[in-house]
Parts: sequence; structure tokens; C-alpha cells
Amino acid sequence: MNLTMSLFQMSVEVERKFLCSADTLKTLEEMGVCAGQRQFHDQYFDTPKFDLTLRDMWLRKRKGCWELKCPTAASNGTTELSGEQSEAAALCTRYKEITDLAEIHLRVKEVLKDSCEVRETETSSSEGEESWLSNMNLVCFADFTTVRRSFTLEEDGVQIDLDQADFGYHVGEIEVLIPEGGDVKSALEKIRNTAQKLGITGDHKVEGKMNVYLKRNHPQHYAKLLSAHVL
Ligand SMILES: Cc1ncc(C[n+]2csc(CCOP(=O)(O)OP(=O)(O)OP(=O)(O)O)c2C)c(N)n1
Repeated sequence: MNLTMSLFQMSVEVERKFLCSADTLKTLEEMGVCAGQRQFHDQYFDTPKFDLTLRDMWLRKRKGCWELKCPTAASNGTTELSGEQSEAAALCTRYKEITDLAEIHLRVKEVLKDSCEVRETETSSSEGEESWLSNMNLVCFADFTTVRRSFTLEEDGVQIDLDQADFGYHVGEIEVLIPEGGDVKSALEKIRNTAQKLGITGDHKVEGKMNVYLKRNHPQHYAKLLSAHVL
């Protein structure tokens, strides 16, 4: 099936990361409802030549489920932003989240077809359900566990996560999920309001877990992504 014929409805995650101070945590605990704490183990996959991550595509397995995060077109939903909205956009990331495995296979194959990475073999059940990884020359390059506390505020559809990764990095994120083609401006506005309420300042993007993980564990991979302006 051609990708343009694909009919899957995808979500777009609009997200701002922040460093959580003791003051922010106190405000959050006063204002928000703690929706619980959970722990998950993430494994990220790419080819040895980094064909996916160099295109800002992030393939991972979390709690037994596959997810692919892909960039949205830079201008989608962000034309004619006000000054404040542009500032908010510069602090946020926007990624499509694909969770349907067949769709993930299609997208990954599409990217790898030019780099001769895909072995055109049929998967037999005896090879195990994840032979597609080796057929596409995909290997695990990052593997870590996160303890996440989630909060919800009155603001519609805003989730705040406080993540503690097992390699010693803490980061918070304010997140709004919208359908593909949905209202990015309104999501940015909600994120900006929430950051203001929590007293979050700063005019630079805060590093995510992966930045810090790669810098520490795979500096060459990290350097390639930096020079390609992916991170
Ligand atoms: C600030 C920032 N973050 C991520 C990226 C790109 N990127 C690197 S790894 C990566 C995939 C992991 O995304 P992230 O949202 O950081 O992880 P997590 O919070 O655990 O996922 P969730 O539970 O919210 O789905 C991305 C998109 C970027 N360029 N800049």
C-alpha cells in the first residue's frame, strides 16, 4: 500500500520539557491532581548508520508495544502565529505518534528502501515475531527505564509528567495531544498558560532524556544528530 493511501488517524504530541525545581513541584502538587505513578522500560532501535534518527524518526518498544515518532511538517498549523505563540512554539516539540505496527513497518521500510537495509524475505512464524527488526537491520541503541509521575490540571487536555530516568536524569514535560491536522495554536496556548501557572521560565528548549542518554553513552551518534540539527 502506498503511504499516501494510508488512512490511519494519528495523534500529534505537542510537548514542552522543563526542569522541575522544588518550587515548581510544590505549585504542581497544590494545583494539580496526581494521576499516579508508573514505570516503563524503553528500547529504541535504528540501523547502524542511524538512518531513522538522522531523519528525526524514533522507533521504540515500550511495555511490549511498538511506537514510531515522526516529525510533523514544520509549518503545519503554525502559520500566522503571534509573537507569544512563536516563542511558545520555539520551546515545544511536535511529533506524530504512530502505534499501528503495520503502519510502522511501512514507514520504516519507506525510509530504509534507499539505503539497501531491507532484506526482502518473508517472515516465517518460526523466526519469531520480531524478525522484521533483523530483516531491516535494526538494532537497539538505547535502553533505559523511567519512573513517571503524571498530573492533570484544570486546563483541558493538559498532562504534566515528571520523569526520572534510571541513568540519573530528571525532566518534566507539559503535553497536549491533538489529532493530526488539529489545533496546534490552541495546544501551544494551553502549554504556555500551564507553564506560566507553574512558574516555569527559561527561553531555551530543555534537553530530553534521549539527548542526555546519547551524550553519555553514544557520543558519536549524538554528534551526528547534532550536526544534522536533529537534536
Ligand atoms: C526537547 C526534545 N525532545 C525530543 C527530541 C527528539 N526526540 C529525541 S528522542 C525522541 C523520542 C522520545 O521522545 P520523548 O518525548 O523525549 O520521550 P518520552 O517523554 O519518554 O515519550 P512520551 O512518553 O512523551 O511519548 C524524540 C522525539 C528533540 N529533538 N528535542
